[in-house]
Amino acid sequence: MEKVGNKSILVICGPGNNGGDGLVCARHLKVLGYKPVIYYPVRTEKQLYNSLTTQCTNMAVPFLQMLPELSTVECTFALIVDAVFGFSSFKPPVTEAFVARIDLMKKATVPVVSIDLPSGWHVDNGEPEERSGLLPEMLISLMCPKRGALDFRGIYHYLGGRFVPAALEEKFEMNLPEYPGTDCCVLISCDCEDEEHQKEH
Ligand SMILES: NC(=O)C1=CN([C@@H]2O[C@H](COP(=O)(O)OP(=O)(O)OC[C@H]3O[C@@H](n4cnc5c(N)ncnc54)[C@H](OP(=O)(O)O)[C@@H]3O)[C@@H](O)[C@H]2O)[C@@H](O)CC1
Repeated sequence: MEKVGNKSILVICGPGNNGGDGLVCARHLKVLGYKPVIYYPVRTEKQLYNSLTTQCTNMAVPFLQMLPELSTVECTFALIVDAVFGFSSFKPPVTEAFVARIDLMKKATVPVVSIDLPSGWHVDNGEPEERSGLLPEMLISLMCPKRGALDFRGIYHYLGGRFVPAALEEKFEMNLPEYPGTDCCVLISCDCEDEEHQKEH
């Protein structure tokens, strides 16, 4: 995150709960002093999403009306948060209306952080066939890593959501890692040779 500097962070939200997580992420980024900008074109008329949207608006987080061009993304944003699709009710392949968003994230040289699962991946089978999927630099799995996340080939893999009851963890043999101290996330793998860099993250 130290590389973000004064640049903005593009948060691309999908129509379901993964998109809702993106709105929460944008709000937290703003609280932490970053400059999130949200693209959330397909909205679900449910109270929860309306409230999340209102919270962002009240905190002066801007919403884009159009998906920015690749060239704009490259010079304006330091990071993209992929909150288009996660796991539960997403069924690949991605329909036409969402292809441009995922293509933009695939083409951008700006690093991508995916929430829960890279958008377009299958919860169990992972990246689409022929390794043609979105390849984020960072993946933040929620609750527990999904089987599909085994295809993750980025650098940082975090687990977030320190809220799983012990009985549930035991029942499903989740074998979750220890969270350090009072942290709500834990780094579960880092394909980074620089030890100092690993410690910083
Ligand atoms: N459950 C939990 O315990 C927790 C869940 N959490 C979060 O929720 C996420 C899962 O949310 P989710 O179930 O809403 O699914 P998500 O990926 O947002 O997509 C649904 C939307 O996609 C649409 N859609 C479907 N297929 C499509 C296609 N091929 N092409 C295009 N569209 C398609 C579908 O449309 P529909 O089928 O309803 O018409 C619907 O609008 C999970 O990953 C995590 O981030 C966490 O907060 C922690 C606890």
